[in-house]
Amino acid sequence: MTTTAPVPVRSFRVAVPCSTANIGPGFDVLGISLSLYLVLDVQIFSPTTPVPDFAMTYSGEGAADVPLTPEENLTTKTALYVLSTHNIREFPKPLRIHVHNPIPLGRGLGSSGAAVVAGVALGDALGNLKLGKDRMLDYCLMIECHPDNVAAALIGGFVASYLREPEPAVTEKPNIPHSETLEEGRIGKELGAQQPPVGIGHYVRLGWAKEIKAIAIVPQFEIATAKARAVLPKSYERQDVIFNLQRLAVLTTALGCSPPDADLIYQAMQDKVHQPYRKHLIPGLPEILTTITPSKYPGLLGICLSGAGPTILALATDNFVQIATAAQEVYQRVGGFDSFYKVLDVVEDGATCVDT
Ligand SMILES: Nc1ncnc2c1ncn2[C@@H]1O[C@H](COP(=O)(O)OP(=O)(O)OP(=O)(O)O)[C@@H](O)[C@H]1O
Ligand SMILES: N[C@@H](CCO)C(=O)O
Repeated sequence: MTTTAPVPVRSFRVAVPCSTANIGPGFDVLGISLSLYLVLDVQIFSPTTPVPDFAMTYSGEGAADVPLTPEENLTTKTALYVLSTHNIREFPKPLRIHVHNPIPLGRGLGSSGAAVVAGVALGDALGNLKLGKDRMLDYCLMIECHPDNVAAALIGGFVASYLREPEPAVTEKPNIPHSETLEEGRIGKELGAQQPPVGIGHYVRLGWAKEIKAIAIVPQFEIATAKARAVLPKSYERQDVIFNLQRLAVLTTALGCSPPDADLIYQAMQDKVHQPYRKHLIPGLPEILTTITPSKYPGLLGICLSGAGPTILALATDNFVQIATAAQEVYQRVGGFDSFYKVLDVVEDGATCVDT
């Protein structure tokens, strides 16, 4: 006897790229979307279809650990939050979601940012809200309070972003992110059903030279972003701030110039705001950052910690395998860590939601 699969009344796919943040000096400012996608396949059935009201399946990175109940899973609880701010208290029923996630968790490739962006896109699609990307960014920022990963994942490309300083009346409300970002976003009961203020996050897309690829060298250990933020100081020396600002300004244009200038970019990707404080969390980081240089590896443009780490991001036009292997060798020798690497493209398209 053959059984036919139930036919959904509506089906769509949400795809969100992974992202790398900071790019050296641009702590909490710069993000780049890369060619590795979190994908949600969503099916809504007619209420009379004999299938469970809610079913969620998951494959890929984190499959053993990621919760699959709507109120616990980062993506679905984000979607429920978005819907609740529009007086929609539950998902349409029956609903089936399959998640495929190739983005390693807790490694500095924006897995949580992608999950949050996917949740906002899911809520937007399920509620037919038509929020638009600028408003979706506000929702993302209520949950992941630093804008670099979510702005890149949502908008796509090489993105600079900032959080607007809110009016005092808004600052007094709990959970509204501003430039001194909250340590953690809040979803569910704490955020309640309050809509985000309009225009929390602002961004601009920067030029990107097409020949530059991103090599992500991913060691087999995780660092929670919250832990990597907790080691940062509350205030900085003026000379360190100036050091970063000078490089950040140059870097935003240098990465868009073709052919790229390796000397300029390598120096412009130096940082004194976050990497020095994170090095004791990541054995091998100082050696990787100082010994893998454009003079030894022609084609290398710059090298830094990807996001909060421990992934290393190398930007390069050539010699991808040699650069990746050199970083892997240091991770193995100094920290005893296995690692893998991916050569990724910078992708122009951010999050998408298409009917299937
Ligand atoms: N697809 C997903 N579905 C559900 N939860 C996820 C998903 N991806 C990430 N998470 C949650 O986010 C956590 C990782 O977030 P964290 O901010 O620590 O690292 P990251 O986003 O990978 O790194 P970074 O912010 O430095 O780029 C995971 O432990 C998990 O709880
Ligand atoms: N800018 C953030 C990115 C985390 O992905 C940090 O470095 O903490």
